[in-house]
Amino acid sequence: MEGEQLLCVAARSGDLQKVKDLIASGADVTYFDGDGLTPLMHAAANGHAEIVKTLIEAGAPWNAVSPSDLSAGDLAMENGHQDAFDFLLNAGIQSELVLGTIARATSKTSSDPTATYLEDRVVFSEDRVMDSESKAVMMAWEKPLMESHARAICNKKGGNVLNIGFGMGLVDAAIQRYNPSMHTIVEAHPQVYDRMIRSGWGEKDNVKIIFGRWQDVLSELESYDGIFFDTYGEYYEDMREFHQHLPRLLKPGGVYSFFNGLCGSNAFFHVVYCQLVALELGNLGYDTQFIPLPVKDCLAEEVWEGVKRKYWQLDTYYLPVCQATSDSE
Ligand SMILES: C[S@@+](CC[C@H](N)C(=O)[O-])C[C@H]1O[C@@H](n2cnc3c(N)ncnc32)[C@H](O)[C@@H]1O
Repeated sequence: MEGEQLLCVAARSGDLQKVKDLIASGADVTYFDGDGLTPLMHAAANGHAEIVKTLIEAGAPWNAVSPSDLSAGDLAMENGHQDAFDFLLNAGIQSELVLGTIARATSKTSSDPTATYLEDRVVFSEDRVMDSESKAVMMAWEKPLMESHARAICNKKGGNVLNIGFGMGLVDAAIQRYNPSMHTIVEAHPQVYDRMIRSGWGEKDNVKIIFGRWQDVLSELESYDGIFFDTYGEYYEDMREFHQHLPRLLKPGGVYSFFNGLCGSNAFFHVVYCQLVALELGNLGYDTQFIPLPVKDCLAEEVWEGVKRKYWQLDTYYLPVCQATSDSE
């Protein structure tokens, strides 16, 4: 047997000393065995937390996935191995924090990732808005989620509310039901904007529409009692950048929420990103609570017919509710 195969066997059986010896003699910790599993996945699936730690420290990738798209963290989670799970979660968060910092320091973040999408045609139908590559910009199955987001940011009373990204207008229709004193909507896609105007959104007394990318219209924004953020074609880094403006945009006592589609096709990566965003919002002075909402029933297989990428595959949606830490003191 090769060193790497022996490493998988030792990781599976929990032989820490053997794992250390094999690593010392040069066994490759990034190896995938015949079943498409890494030594780290074997250790995690069997709850050998010390071996998980040793392999991670030796450079095993925390985010490698098996042929059924499961990472070591998913396997630890599925099998109820809390220590291994905690270690992998921490490794994932640290790694993404470091990678983000390096990317920002070397300006490797995309400066205008929405450019292509915003210049492309979108197609509207009753239950979706699609981009030119048949990827869904917005889908009607999210309606109950959008209603919950509206409830969270309107906090029973309307107030002065900001929504970034109109899409199908689901969250905006729900916000309107709270009768906000003012409801500002920022939308950057010319066709989506055109559709908003044609469907009468520009004529509502309490609605102010700002056409443009949120990045370009920041100076037109005030401070709000409730803010919702849900764009398309942008990255985590863009939302992170938006968060840097929250201290100016969110009034004391205000509530911020965002569409939490972060890594929506893998349960463990989703947990990593929920924790990461909560940590980064925490550094800005915001507490984040995640409200679990079951979504399995909204997501029959037919929902995705004709959609290129299933952007959500988990059974539970975690709706973020963020408030200034000082509000709860
Ligand atoms: C997922 S949809 C929003 C769906 C909306 N929450 C709803 O309830 O229907 C995202 C929207 O954000 C818009 N968008 C994308 N990038 C933007 C940006 N930088 N600034 C403002 N709007 C943007 C898209 O054109 C699209 O209409």
